[in-house]
Amino acid sequence: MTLRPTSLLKRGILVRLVPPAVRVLAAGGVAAALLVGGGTAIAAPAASATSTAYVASAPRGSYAQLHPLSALSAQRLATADLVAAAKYGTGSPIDDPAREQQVLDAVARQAAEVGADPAATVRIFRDQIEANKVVQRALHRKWDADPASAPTERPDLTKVRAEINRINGELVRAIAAATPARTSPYCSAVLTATTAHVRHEQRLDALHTVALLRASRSLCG
Ligand SMILES: O=C(O)C(=O)C[C@]1(C(=O)O)C=C[C@@H](O)C=C1
Repeated sequence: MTLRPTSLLKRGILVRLVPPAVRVLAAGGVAAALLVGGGTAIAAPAASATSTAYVASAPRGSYAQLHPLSALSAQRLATADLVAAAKYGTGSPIDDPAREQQVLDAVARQAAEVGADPAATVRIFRDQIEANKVVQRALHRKWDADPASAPTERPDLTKVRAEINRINGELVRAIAAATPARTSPYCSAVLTATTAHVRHEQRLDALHTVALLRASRSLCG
């Protein structure tokens, strides 16, 4: 069965969103669903509905605080395609623990500078990295299975990492600015809406939508 947003609305599953007064309806034990191409429904991050939950109004500004977190997570995931292409066929492993440690040390330092919680920031970035690897692994599998679909040019990994560093810095600042929304009990519901919106804005395919959900795991809390 193909689920469409309208049918989700009719079933009362999701989503009525009227910024700045965000209103989210979640019912029937399902907090939300995101649709990917082909109509597959994917459960949204940290869907926390008990059996029936009605969140009448999240604090003002929640959506505006959380949307950049979803948007920057998706931007960071777009770099995974480039990293995957940079490494493909070179023997360089997808997992690079030394680089991961550099990223985590840098964001912990930046978090302290801008007033974000360094431990929470590191948790968020561990998920960002795992999500990046989800995309890289899937692309390498695809290119192995269908060599004609493999990239013909190899991006410069140093340049791609410079772009990742830039996005990391922006994301740390966005995390600091989103502390009230991130720690609000409405966070999961609002994040579901921002994730769906970003999926639409950035026209994410199924792989990047799944990865965005993986990247979003620790954004609330
Ligand atoms: O920089 C790389 O080599 C990447 O693959 C990117 C990235 C990241 O998301 O920052 C992901 C996996 C690696 O283990 C290290 C870092």
